[in-house]
Amino acid sequence: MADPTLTVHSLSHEDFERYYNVFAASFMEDRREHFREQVRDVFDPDRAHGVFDGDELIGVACMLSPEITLPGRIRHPLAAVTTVGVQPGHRRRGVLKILMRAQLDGLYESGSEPVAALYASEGGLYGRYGYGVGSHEMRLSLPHGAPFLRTVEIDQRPVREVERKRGLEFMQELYPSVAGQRIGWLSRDDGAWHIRVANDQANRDDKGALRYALHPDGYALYRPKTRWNERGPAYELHVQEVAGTTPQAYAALWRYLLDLSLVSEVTWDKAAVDEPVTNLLANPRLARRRMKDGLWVRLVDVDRALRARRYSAPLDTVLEITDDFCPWNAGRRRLRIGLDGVAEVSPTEDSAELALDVSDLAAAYLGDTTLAALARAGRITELGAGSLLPASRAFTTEHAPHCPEGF
Ligand SMILES: CC(=O)SCCNC(=O)CCNC(=O)[C@H](O)C(C)(C)COP(=O)(O)OP(=O)(O)OC[C@H]1O[C@@H](n2cnc3c(N)ncnc32)[C@H](O)[C@@H]1OP(=O)(O)O
Repeated sequence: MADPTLTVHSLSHEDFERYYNVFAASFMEDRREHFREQVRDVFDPDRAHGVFDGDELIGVACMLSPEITLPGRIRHPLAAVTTVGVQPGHRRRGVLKILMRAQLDGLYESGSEPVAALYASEGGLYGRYGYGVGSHEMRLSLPHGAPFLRTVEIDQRPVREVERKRGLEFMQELYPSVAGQRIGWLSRDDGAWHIRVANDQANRDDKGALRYALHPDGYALYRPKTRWNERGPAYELHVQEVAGTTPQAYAALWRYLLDLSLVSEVTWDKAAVDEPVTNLLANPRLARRRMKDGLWVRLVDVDRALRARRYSAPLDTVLEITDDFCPWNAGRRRLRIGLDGVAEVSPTEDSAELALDVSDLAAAYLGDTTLAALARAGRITELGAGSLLPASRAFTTEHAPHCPEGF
């Protein structure tokens, strides 16, 4: 039962300070005053909800409005859920649930984005609202000088370090063509870029300022961390993003990072799980990898979401979908995919071939976890003999989904 003393409604520009203060209090965050301005830049009151106990604002959540690249290289609007927080002292009263209810009902009823995504502060929070792990990411560490295979082609045009203004301009120009080809990458407006290249001390622990290494067909964004030991320099390079429009430019940028003097280790905390550099190495064991969940995805409107992406193989099947939190999605759907990879989705009374939860569809939606893997875990039931593998194949994608930034 919802607490009757609590109300929820969307916010106004005047609420920003209160909104930010609740968010900051919920993360016990008091160092990052500059962050207030960054959040203000992207704050959209129409997309922000507040939960009130009387007049007191005690819980907040907001949604950003980027585009995401879906399988088939489709750019599509995304409800990017962010700054979710509940004032300490008001926890476990159902405030998060009220916020999730308001967001998902609102998106569905207004017919806006059929897909939502977020980064979860804790992994046990969002499954109950029908979110599934839509992408994974990898902490990838490579030692200085790690050699490439002899066959690797490197674009020999030089990589140059430039100052921030030029680096940012270059990235902003190149980024859309890269992001449009990478499943899970988001569009960035000025506010998003501002956050991406924020350089304040609190944001970077004890690492140095962001550095911009440009190649004519790509860029690397990274921070050095100076470190010395009894053998000499042992700097760490912390990569924030590497992008190339050709494999040869991408290889050139990684070669540059791996060969920088003073450096002992190059680490990217949010690399793709199939980051191509791992396939360039002469000794693949040199790549140290640690996986974690990345984007959590919610199919707000299953029918529209399933139609939005493209698929890898034709299919004609019937799904029995459960969705406890958004009952409008529950029921039986025929999913018909043509040779062009385009899906038709319609309600049906025909017998179901696969039974699955909306969070399972979310896990497969960007091509991260296969339906077959979920079935092996017992999360999907094959009701029609032989129906699992064709469906699983249709959902697979050209590469693993990846989102290089947090929000
Ligand atoms: C997208 C993002 O921004 S992620 C950031 C989320 N924010 C934070 O982590 C900031 C610090 N934490 C908080 O502000 C709060 O503890 C929140 C937002 C995580 C939870 O808010 P609450 O209002 O206490 O949650 P609420 O009472 O609605 O609980 C909802 C459910 O989640 C469960 N839950 C709450 N906190 C947690 C947790 N930390 N881990 C696992 N389950 C949790 C509750 O038991 C409840 O489960 P039920 O529905 O099965 O009974």
